[in-house]
Amino acid sequence: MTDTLNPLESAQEKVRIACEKLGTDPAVYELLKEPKRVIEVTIPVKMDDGSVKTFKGWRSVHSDAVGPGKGGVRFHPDVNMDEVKALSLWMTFKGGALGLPYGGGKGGISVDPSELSERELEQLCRGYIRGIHKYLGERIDIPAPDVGTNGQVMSWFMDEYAALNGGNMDMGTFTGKPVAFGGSEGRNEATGFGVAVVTREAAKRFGIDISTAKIAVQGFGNVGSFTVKNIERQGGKVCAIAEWDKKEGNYGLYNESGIDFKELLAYKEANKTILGFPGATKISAEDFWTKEYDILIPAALENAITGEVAKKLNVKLVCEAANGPVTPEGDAVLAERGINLTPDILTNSGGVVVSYYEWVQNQYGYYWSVAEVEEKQEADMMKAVGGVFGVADEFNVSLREAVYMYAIKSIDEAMKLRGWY
Ligand SMILES: NC(=O)C1=CN([C@@H]2O[C@H](COP(=O)(O)OP(=O)(O)OC[C@H]3O[C@@H](n4cnc5c(N)ncnc54)[C@H](O)[C@@H]3O)[C@@H](O)[C@H]2O)C=CC1
Ligand SMILES: O=C(O)CCC(=O)C(=O)O
Repeated sequence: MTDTLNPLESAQEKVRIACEKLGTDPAVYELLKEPKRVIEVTIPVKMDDGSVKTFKGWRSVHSDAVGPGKGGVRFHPDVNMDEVKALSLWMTFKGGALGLPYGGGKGGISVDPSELSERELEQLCRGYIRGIHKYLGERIDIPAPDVGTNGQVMSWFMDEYAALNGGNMDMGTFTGKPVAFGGSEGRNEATGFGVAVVTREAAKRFGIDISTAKIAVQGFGNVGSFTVKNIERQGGKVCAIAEWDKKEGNYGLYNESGIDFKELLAYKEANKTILGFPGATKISAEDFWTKEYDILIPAALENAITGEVAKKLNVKLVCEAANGPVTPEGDAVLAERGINLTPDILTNSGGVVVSYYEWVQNQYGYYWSVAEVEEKQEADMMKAVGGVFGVADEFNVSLREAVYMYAIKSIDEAMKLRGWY
């Protein structure tokens, strides 16, 4: 069995199946199978050694049927146009599932940010915005962080955007900014917070007791680390974490009685890696995938769980915190083996939910406390979880199929109202 590793093909297939199950007008799939626009830019950067290097970047708006494009920007050496298109398609459906007033967008630059100096990285960020700024705006397309980007990157984006637009400080043009520069309390942790909410609800649905469950997380970046923190906050424990290191490759950490989040974070901050953490035993990547857990949470990149990996998993539930971590073949094997799954566009929607709150707060100029943000986020996500579980029960479909079916209704309605078909 060969895995479908092109994320665009895999994303399109999910939309096609949802349209088929719902019996939508053929125009709906036709309008949603490809992004509305994709911009490609070549960004020149004067490097610290005096040479000039160019980098390829993209920004895709998949749909603006419901509202402006919305979604993160990824800095990673493997970023390519098809990946950016797929990620923007997933954003359309994530926004739809959560009832947000947005379409889907995503951007990326093919670069390893760890190989650039801070000055080079800033120049790259400013060059990217110079290339795409005419297509950005609070009501046009709103970037945010994703893999390899953070609040500092959003701050450079915002500063360059303002400089190019006569000092325009429409702060809602970018979300995921630091709190000191128009960000929202709770945004940095929001995706992991939401993953923990969905994991808890799925555990209830599938009869797993979260307080005694053995949980494993792949990736200890923004999403993975705050997932571990929030699972601990709700009384659960993570006993295995997988990471990747340039020299070491893939590896895992394991501690049967639970890996302490605070200690691990402090170790990472001091050492810039979790490799060598004394509170757990180092295990191989193979051992990470084959050990017995109740819940497995992939929170790194696409295509982590292929058909082959899915065959050797020893778990009851997979909660997709990353975008597209399970290939269609992986999905089929999980289903055959009776392993339940919560889909990415529901599980990791907490980031864009709190990005929405940031955008709202920016326009009001009135800011909420972290407790208010978490309360609203939990309520909004619980509504989506209830809606998706309801569709799954009503149509007797998987949660993956259910989330696309649930999301597509409002997008379809908006496209029809706008006279697109
Ligand atoms: N940052 C956000 O708000 C959101 C992110 N996501 C998705 O979550 C995933 C992770 O994103 P972030 O945490 O923001 O990125 P990040 O760059 O902060 O962290 C990614 C982590 O995964 C690790 N990693 C990479 N390859 C790995 C492998 N093969 N095995 C184990 N670890 C590996 C990296 O070393 C890094 O620590 C991505 O799929 C992203 O699109 C989804 C929703 C929102
Ligand atoms: O916060 C956002 O706007 C989007 C985050 C993101 O890129 C994602 O959910 O995949």
